[in-house]
Amino acid sequence: MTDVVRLDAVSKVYGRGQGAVAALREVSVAIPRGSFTAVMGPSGSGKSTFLHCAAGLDVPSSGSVRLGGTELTGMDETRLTELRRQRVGFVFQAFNLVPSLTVVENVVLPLRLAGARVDQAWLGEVVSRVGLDGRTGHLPAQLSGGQQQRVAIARALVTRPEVVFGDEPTGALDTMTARDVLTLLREIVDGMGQTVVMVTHDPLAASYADTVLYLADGRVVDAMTAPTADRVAERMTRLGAWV
Ligand SMILES: Nc1ncnc2c1ncn2[C@@H]1O[C@H](COP(=O)(O)OP(=O)(O)OP(=O)(O)O)[C@@H](O)[C@H]1O
Repeated sequence: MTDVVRLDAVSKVYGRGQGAVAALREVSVAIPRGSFTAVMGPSGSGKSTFLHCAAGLDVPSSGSVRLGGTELTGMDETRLTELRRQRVGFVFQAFNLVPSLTVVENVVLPLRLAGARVDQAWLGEVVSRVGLDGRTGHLPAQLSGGQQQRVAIARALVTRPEVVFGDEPTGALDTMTARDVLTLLREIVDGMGQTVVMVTHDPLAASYADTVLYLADGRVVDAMTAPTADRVAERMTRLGAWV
């Protein structure tokens, strides 16, 4: 399997001098194409910083980030924005849908922003895959939280990105709805060959991934394959995440 995302010796320091905080310290990670990765760790361990650096939303202080073979280091903000629009999908805890736009208008928004043509067949497949057939004319406020997150996932998929990043994508959902959304994320990996990288605090959410990366104090301290919720929770306890 080829790597879609590669971080080599990535460090990120916020601030300067006495107040400087090392959020990432020499992190090296390779994410294989078509895999589902969960990123866990105690609060403040660097999970969001990792996601932001990997997705080109933030610039590392040192080290290299590659997305599908493209080196992000040294790119200016215009090129990074273009790269994010075309090659990266995002799913956030708060869904981030535009309230005045219908489901289908929200889904195609990244294409409109990029001035790209809408491939109607692909749009139909994406909407159907996420289970929103029959809802395309609704406004976000007319949908449940789980349905709104499905719209966000469809929006993330519509550009055929190389990787979809999730920042606590099930954090705002009840347990049953979260399971449905996690099953959907699993399906887009297994059925569409998509690559998904998700930050989560929830061991059950992490158990849907192929690999769980553990961050502590800005470093990757462990990786677990074939995770179960119990093993993930046990590992997190040993990291001191819940004490
Ligand atoms: N913009 C910033 N300016 C200064 N320090 C920051 C900034 N962003 C993050 N940090 C610091 O970097 C460290 C890592 O933060 P980060 O948000 O990546 O952790 P996290 O694991 O995602 O935490 P949480 O689980 O609480 O969301 C923390 O000590 C945080 O206070």
